[in-house]
Amino acid sequence: MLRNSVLTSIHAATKRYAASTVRNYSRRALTTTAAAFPDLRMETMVQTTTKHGMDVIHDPLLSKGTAFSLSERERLGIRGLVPPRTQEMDKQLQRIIRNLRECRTPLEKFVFMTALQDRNETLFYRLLIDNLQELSQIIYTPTVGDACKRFHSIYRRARGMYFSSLDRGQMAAMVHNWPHDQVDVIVVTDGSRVLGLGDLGANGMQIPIGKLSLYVAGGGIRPTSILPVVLDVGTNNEELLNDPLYLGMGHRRLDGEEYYSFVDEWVHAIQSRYPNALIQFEDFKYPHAYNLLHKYQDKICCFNDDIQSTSAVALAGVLAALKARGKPIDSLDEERIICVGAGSAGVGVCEGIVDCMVEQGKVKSREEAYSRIWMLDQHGLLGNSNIGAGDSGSTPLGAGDRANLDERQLCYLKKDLKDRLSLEDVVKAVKPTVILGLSGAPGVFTEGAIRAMADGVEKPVVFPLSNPTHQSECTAEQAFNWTDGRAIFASGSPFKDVEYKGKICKVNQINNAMSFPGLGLGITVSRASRVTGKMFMETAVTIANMASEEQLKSGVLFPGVGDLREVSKEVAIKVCEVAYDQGLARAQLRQGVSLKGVIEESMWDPEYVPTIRIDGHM
Ligand SMILES: NC(=O)c1ccc[n+]([C@@H]2O[C@H](COP(=O)([O-])OP(=O)(O)OC[C@H]3O[C@@H](n4cnc5c(N)ncnc54)[C@H](O)[C@@H]3O)[C@@H](O)[C@H]2O)c1
Ligand SMILES: O=C(O)C[C@H](O)C(=O)O
Ligand SMILES: [Mg+2]
Repeated sequence: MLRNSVLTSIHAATKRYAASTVRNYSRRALTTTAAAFPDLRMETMVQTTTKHGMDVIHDPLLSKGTAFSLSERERLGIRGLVPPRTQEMDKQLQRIIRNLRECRTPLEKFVFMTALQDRNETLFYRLLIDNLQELSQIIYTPTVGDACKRFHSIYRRARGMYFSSLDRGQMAAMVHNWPHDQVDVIVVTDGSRVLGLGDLGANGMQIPIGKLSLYVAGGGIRPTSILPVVLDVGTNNEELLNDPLYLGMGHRRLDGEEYYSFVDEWVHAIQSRYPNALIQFEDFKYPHAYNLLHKYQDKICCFNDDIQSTSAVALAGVLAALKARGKPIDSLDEERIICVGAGSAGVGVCEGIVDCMVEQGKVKSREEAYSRIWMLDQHGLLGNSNIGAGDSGSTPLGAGDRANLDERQLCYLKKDLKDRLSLEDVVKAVKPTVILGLSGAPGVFTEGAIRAMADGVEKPVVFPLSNPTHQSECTAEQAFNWTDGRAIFASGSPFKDVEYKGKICKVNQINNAMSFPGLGLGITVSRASRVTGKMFMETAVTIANMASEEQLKSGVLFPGVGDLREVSKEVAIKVCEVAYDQGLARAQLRQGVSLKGVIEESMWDPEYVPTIRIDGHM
């Protein structure tokens, strides 16, 4: 049976069908459609629907607002239901941009963009793609953080799916409520650690929505093929629990066996309907994030964005910084790296760096690679509790706290330095060349620490990667002021370039958004059955090699979010290559067809195409 709305090209769809790279269209329906409308040429893109009248206008995947042609209005039964003048997309964009400019705050812009997405997705994505640098900051980080905090106040219209503690035993049936048969990418969160904002419960829904909007805008995934999900297992956020307008479950979080069996029911339910979809775990608190990844990564096509994509982009940043310093990319083992934050992202990023050092072959063992990285958590350095316990300047070890460290963190423990040493003391002791912030703790890169670092290295690599902007470990201005303008700087959220003593100091953005849309595209095109570490390693190297010599010299490490479509294309090609090399790809490539060509052809581009009404019984 044909789905309610299908966006395809009569000609291209049959071609793609043969290559079995993409979608599952009904040949019979397409043939019938072509025969019924002889005025449409075989290569014309068409959009088909069984809907009629107001139902067409109110479906954001079908609606063109004022852009329906007269003949479409006739055949879709909407004549008289929209203003008489047909206005094409360029005029619509003019109107939208004018109205957007009138929004006073980023949150108002967010609400405006959401309303547009809810009315007309084609127009929403055209606007977003044409203004990615500016508008990604609204629908994604950092404004999305504010939108999450206020989700229950600004809520207008349903998007995505919620599975709550009320739904245990029902999830396998519920997954059939989603209106689309083809889903390529699912982003799921339990809202337990939203950016650096902590537990926001079901308010976290804006995160999967924002991430998936970038999958479409940056990775060319179709808007019909994405599914944002919240697993509402409760919240421990007292403010939300006490707020009568909060929309999630009003109990504290499930934990332990109850939590894992809840997630397991969801994974089985979603797999029963969408066995080929890529699942991205997002913003799960440590150690759930790691436990879920390890439980499912060898069984289904999934990954954890905060652990693995972050690792790819942070590694890309460090490798590009080596090049910017005139060093070879395979000299990573010569760096001394401090990582502030020992959670999902910190551990994930450091594991990626260790993997890379091992792969480059300059260290004899993983242990040697661990010795190049000093890790701090909220108590300070992961060090030796037997050195100077109880000395002034460091809090005596409470065995309880450190007893919580697990094997992923313990491998970074330094035997020769006192446990819980402050950042500044660690900097003075180890003279780092790179400092990474993945703590969610604003301002922890103190002036003393960064100045001490800058005393020991000509070009200190300073990457405060926590989001959103106000959770950043330091600002761009601070980093450049405290390093006499010498820092190689990247942050998780966008900052403006800084003028320091007449020189423009470049700000880079290291955000996992540079990785996941391309990964999703590569996985979708190759129909890979698993996501592997090699895919992230290759992503890192690909991104690290994108900047020109000239750009590196000026402090630019790689392209920005504005170039996300280009970056995603390159990442997708690499991911596909790895999928085929590792025998994980299930889509058969036709002989003589280039991966680049297949990927480019697969990327959805928002444009209006003629809409045809078809008989629902076809
Ligand atoms: N730029 C990116 O692409 C990106 C990707 C993922 C996560 N992040 C950011 O990283 C941060 C952490 O994410 P996570 O998933 O690892 O969270 P998490 O809760 O798993 O871990 C946070 C870690 O930070 C430590 N910490 C807290 N306060 C600290 C302090 N004052 N000093 C030192 N360490 C401190 C905690 O002990 C913990 O180890 C978030 O702010 C998130 O936005 C950024
Ligand atoms: O969402 C982002 O901007 C990046 C990352 O996934 C985060 O959790 O901070
Ligand atoms: Mg995240």
